[in-house]
Amino acid sequence: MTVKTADLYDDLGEDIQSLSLQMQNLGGIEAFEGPLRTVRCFEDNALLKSVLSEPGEGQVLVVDAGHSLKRAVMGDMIAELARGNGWAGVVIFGAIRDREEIARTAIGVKALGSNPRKSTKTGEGERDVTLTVDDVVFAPGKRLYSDADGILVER
Ligand SMILES: O=C([O-])CC(=O)C(=O)O
Repeated sequence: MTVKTADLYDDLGEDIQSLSLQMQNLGGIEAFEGPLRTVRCFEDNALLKSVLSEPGEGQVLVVDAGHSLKRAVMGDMIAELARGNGWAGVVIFGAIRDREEIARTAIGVKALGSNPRKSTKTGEGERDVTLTVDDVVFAPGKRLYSDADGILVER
């Protein structure tokens, strides 16, 4: 049972950050929460795949993919890998592919959209960095809450 984001906002008000960017809910689990981890990459998914290959322990991976919709940085195989490793969710400021399969995978996934074109695999990028997207600071270790209403992140 996860906390409803609107109720959490009512409790905490401006002491919690709310993402106004409208993400698409694409995973098989709509409401998810957990301590966040981060990756920054651009049209390349080797780094996020290696992070999601590690034990997730109920964490949520936040991926700053530069808002690019030109290449998908996650497909059904990586989503299934993440689910199997115990990640609660993946939030991607970028694109996924294999929407139908990911919608049937028991993990939280939010992204900006989809594109069948796959990403490159150079491994370029950074992990465990603090990301700022749409005025919301995603600092590794802070708790993220996501449901049908949106995304809240601890300050
Ligand atoms: O290999 C990729 O780039 C991602 C992908 O399609 C998958 O996870 O199934």
